Amino acid sequence: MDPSIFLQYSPPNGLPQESKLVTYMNRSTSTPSRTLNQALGKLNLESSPTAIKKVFISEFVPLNYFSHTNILPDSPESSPPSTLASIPNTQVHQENVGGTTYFYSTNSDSLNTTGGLNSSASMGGNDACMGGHGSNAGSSPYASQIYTGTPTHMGPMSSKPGLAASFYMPETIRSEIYQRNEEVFLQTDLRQYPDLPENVEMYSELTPLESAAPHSMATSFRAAHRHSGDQYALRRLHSYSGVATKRLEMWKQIDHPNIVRLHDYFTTNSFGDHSMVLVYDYHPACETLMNKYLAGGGSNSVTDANGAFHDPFSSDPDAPRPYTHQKNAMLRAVACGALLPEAVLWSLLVQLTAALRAIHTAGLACRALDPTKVVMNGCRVRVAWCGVADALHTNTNDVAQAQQEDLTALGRLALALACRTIHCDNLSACMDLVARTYSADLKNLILYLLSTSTARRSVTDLMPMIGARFYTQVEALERRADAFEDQLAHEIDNGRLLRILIKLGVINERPELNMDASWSETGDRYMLKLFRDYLFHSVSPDGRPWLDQAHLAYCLNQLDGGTSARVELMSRDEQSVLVVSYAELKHCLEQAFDEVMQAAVSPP
Ligand SMILES: Nc1ncnc2c1ncn2[C@@H]1O[C@H](COP(=O)(O)OP(=O)(O)OP(=O)(O)O)[C@@H](O)[C@H]1O
Repeated sequence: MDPSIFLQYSPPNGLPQESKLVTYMNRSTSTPSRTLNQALGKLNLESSPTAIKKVFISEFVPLNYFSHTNILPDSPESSPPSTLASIPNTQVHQENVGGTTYFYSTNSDSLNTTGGLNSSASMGGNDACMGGHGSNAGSSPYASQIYTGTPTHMGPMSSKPGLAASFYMPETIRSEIYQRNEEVFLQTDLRQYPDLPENVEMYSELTPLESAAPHSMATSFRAAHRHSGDQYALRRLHSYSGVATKRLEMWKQIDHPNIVRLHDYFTTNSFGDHSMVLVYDYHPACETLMNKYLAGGGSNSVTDANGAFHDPFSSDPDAPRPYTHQKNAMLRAVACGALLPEAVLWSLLVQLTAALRAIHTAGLACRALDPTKVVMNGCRVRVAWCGVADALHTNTNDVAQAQQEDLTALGRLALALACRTIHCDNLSACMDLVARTYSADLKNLILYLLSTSTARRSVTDLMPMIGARFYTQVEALERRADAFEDQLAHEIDNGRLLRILIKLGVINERPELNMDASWSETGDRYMLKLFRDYLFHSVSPDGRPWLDQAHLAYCLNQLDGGTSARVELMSRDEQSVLVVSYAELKHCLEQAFDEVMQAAVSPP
């Protein structure tokens, strides 16, 4: 290109006064000090080889937008943060090609000042969205790139033989998360529960957790903390006459992935009596082991969609039942293939022994390890409502004995899961089934747990029986973590780009700001308006909307990274084309958004 076609910009003469670009250009008053050749050297029109020839935005075809050399800022890390505070000292050249005026900024400072430094990628959560004041943490060239696909070690993920498909397949992750979110975000109609108090100490929006009619001793609720809005699971012990022991304080210290954490406890008269309330982490979409594997709603169905075995007598566990029913329940489970794969049983047992180990090491005992008090979501098992027994029975001091009972309870639970029935009174028939269906290790583990010998048992003795299956569990969890990380890598950019779209939306076409009706049409905002047109309203030469979502994502990434890549913005009258870097656009965006935010918080 002939450098002589560049004219030095000296406002206001170089620009028609009626042009809206004047407002933008007026912010630069300094006389250009660089020579035209220097200025030209800074321009990198090769990044858009068609830039000069193309006149209409509608003809613009994005090129090289996956090329790293084009999209990375030169050296964002080395850009001094102080340059963010001042408007770049832009020097502008203009050029007329075929009646269309092109404007170029030539000051190198303006190209990279904001590049990546205040990238949304480095912004923290809400703060970033609301205030737009991101941290000045290290810039990230990544911000300007489009993420790559699934790493090769990930896909296609298939379940490994020996691991239950329903446990570790990544496809289940999305539905698991939807299910949890649905439970958390769907508002319950609280008018259904007129008898419940509106507030219980710091908690409100109480929703019963039990589906069946609650009994008179204890009830459970989901509730929201009135300050933080976080969800908690509350266990109310009715007509409480005990005194909280120091064991509850010890339970509060236990933080383990297989134990539902106790956060707090207090007594209250809000329910019309003197109740004790224990406050736990709320885990959405939980199901008890009882519901998931041992019981079901349908009286005649044998298995449900999850493969849960349905015991026709389960609606009333205390109802007398014939011996043949107990035996037949097991036989039916075997016949219809409802027995759990051994890998699933070991996974449950590894997690439950991990929980017991933590509890016993802390000098506590679970005292209520039964299938209605162990909950699952996803493939995670957690012991629920820990500490309730200690709150109820304050004078039981024999922890060692209670720990032995925990082990027996674990044995009963393992046997019930293996036979898929809670009716395991006929021990020899049950053990026979276990011996025929599962490995000797599983049988030995159950026998050890159920042994009535006087020798003291310990949860750590179970380790040799679990043996190498422990590694299978670790491997499965690592695969699951890989799948989560991969999902995260895909989704992480959505939030980043959404923040930019929010900012653009807040600024573009704003009817007025601070009594200025032309605010969104002038100054920095005019550039953003043209950018918005370029992004969303480009048309093909024959006037059809030109839509390319990859290009949209590319441009938004460039904007977020504040790169030195340039973009042609055409005025709506097609008389002027502004050639600007994403760094400048980003600066405009931050400035304008800050103005709106300041107006929002300043008193009327
Ligand atoms: N921390 C928790 N977060 C979310 N849900 C939970 C939590 N703990 C338990 N749940 C769920 O709450 C529901 C009710 O539990 P609860 O133990 O009260 O059941 P229950 O069978 O009515 O027992 P009980 O008769 O002893 O009250 C269960 O479906 C369980 O999955």
